[in-house]
Order: sequence, then structure tokens, then C-alpha cells
Amino acid sequence: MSDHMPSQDSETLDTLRQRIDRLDQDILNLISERARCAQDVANVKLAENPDAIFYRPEREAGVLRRIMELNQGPLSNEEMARLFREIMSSCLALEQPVRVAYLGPEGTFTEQAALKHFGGSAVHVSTNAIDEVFREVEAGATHYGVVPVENSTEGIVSHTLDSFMAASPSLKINGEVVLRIHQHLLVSERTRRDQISRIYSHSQSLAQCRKWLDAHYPHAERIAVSSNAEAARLVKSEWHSAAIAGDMAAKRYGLERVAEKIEDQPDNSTRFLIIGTHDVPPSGDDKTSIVAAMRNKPGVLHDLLEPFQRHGIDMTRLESRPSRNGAWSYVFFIDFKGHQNDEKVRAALDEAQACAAELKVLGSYPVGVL
Ligand SMILES: C=C(O[C@@H]1C=C(C(=O)O)C=C[C@H]1O)C(=O)O
Repeated sequence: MSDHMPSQDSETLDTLRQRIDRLDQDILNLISERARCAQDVANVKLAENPDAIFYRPEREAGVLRRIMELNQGPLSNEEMARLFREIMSSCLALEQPVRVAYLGPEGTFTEQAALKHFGGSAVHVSTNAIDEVFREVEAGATHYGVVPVENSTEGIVSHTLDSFMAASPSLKINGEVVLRIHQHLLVSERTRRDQISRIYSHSQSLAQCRKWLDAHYPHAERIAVSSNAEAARLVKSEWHSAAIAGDMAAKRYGLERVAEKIEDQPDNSTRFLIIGTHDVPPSGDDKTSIVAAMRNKPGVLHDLLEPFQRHGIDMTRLESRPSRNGAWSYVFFIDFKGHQNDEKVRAALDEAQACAAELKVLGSYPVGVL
């Protein structure tokens, strides 16, 4: 091709590439200067406290929000924030390599959420169950953990809420990340595509693709397994099986897509929580999660919610779970906008506390940016 290109075009291409080379050099120097600055920040943090906390979610959210505000294109705000997410991840790793446990195995949406939130320079540690993520963080084996908490089509992840009820008070929510979930029908190179009689996936994913499966594979047996990644792994060794899973699992297990984006709801998304052992200061746009145990008498939910309404606090989620403790029968999980240090949030919390048998603030954290 290039042999036939007019020389004027080649010259333009050369000139443009020389410009890109010069810009890359500037970007390189600026990123290195930024990284040195982060090293200095680490020294300041250490001088203040030998047990310094290096990862600062409120600052990272602020950096990303500012970048999105400043961005003039042509790259989209999300694309630009994603690049800065990785730059910050590398800078933080220079201060301290952050260890993050997630609900594995490798290839799950939770791993994708962990990568989206902490970037590729964090050390991501796979665990076998949600309560294991909690245990890793509580024991200090990892600094942070990532667990799924709700899906827009299938509702809450009850294991996660139950783990919060059982968790030690030192465990705090440090952040949230929302992931658009795209499910694909995946096969291996050995699969006989016209003879698929078994489809493996996590029960939530099977539920998210119910209508598509009814229409396209009404006779295939649907088998719920512990994770989408496990489904992908099983398909490698069975010629008559397919899996429903996402991009990470497809890549990890080298599977091919027979059909893409087969989820019934096009805006299907899952919300994940970041758990840690410290409180996060305000970022300017925050959420707070609480859990409240109520005595078993009429009107308790109204009593609990009324202070939030009166103080003009915007509630974003309310879930109830059966209590495991015989003394009261309801436990409510509530998310609302605002930080526990805000005056009106404090006032509402004090009043709600007075009518609850027990009320625990699970954490205040920046509203998910990416
Ligand atoms: C540099 C800092 O440390 C970390 C790295 C950040 C960055 O690269 O911008 C931001 C927050 C921290 O997670 C800081 O606290 O400012």
C-alpha cells in the first residue's frame, strides 16, 4: 500500500508521527514528574504517621471528577478518567502496592469491578466466597476487598448483606463501583455448536438472560454453578456445553462468543462495594450506608425513616433482611446521599439511633465516579 501512496501524504504522515513522538516525550516526562510527586506525598504521610494509609478514596474520586470536568475532548470523559485511573494506580503502587481481595475465581465480574476501581497496578487476590473477602480484610491479609451488592435486574446479593451483619465493627465501606454487565454465550473450540444441551452459569446470570434462553435454547438444561468463571472453565472440557459469562471469563478461558450481549435488560448493571478498615473523609459527593435492627412492633420502619425525610436526606436504597437474632425481627440496610460528618446526616442518625435497637454506620464513601 505505502508504495503507491503519494509522497505528499507520506510526508504528512511522517510529520504527524513526529508530532506524536514529541508529545509522547512530554507526556512521559509529566507522568514521571507526577509519580515523583506521589513519592513525596508518601513521605509526608509517613512523617505524620508510621502506620500511614496510602490509598485515599476521597482524593482519587476528586482527581477523577476534576479530570472529567476539565476534559474538552475529543476523548470522552469516561475514556480520559480511565487513563487517569491507571496513572493513579501506578502512582499509588509506588507509594505502597495495595492488595485487594475479590470474589473469584479469576474472570468474574467482581474481578472486573476490582480492576475498574483500583486499576491494574493493585495486587488482586482471588477468594472463593463473599465471606472470605470479608475475612481477608478483617485479618489484614489484604488492605481492601470487593464484593457485589446489588444487580439492577435481580436485586440484592443476600450473602453480602449477611456478611455485613456478621462483620466486626472495624470493617467499613470505603467505596462503590457500578459495572455495566454484558453477558455472552460462550463455547470452546471443541464445542459442537448445533448440539448444545447444557448451559452453565451463575444463577443470577441465568436469571438475567432468562428470556433470551427461552427464545434461543428452550431445550438446553440450565445449570447454576458457583460463578460465571467456573461455568467458563467447565465448558473447556465438554463438547455439548456452553457458558454464559462476561468478557473477563471469555478472555481468561479462551472461549468464543456465539452470541453477545444476551442479557434481557440492556441497562443491566451490578453495584459492588469496596470494604476496608478505615473511615473515609468527605469527597464532596458521598453516600452513607447503615444497618439498623428494629424491635418487632408496628410502625418501626416509619420511625426509622422519618428523621431522614425531615432532614431532607435523599435515600438511594432500602433493603430488609430477616434478623438472625431472636430479640428483633427486622434488619434494614439503608443507603443515602451525604457523609456521616455532615451536620444534617449526624442529626438524622442520632434521631434514628434513638428508635433502633441497634444502628451501625457501615461507612461513608465517594459516590462511584467511573
Ligand atoms: C498521591 C496520593 O496518594 C494516592 C495516589 C493518588 C494519586 O496518584 O493522585 C491519590 C490518592 C492516593 O490514593 C495522595 O494521597 O495525594
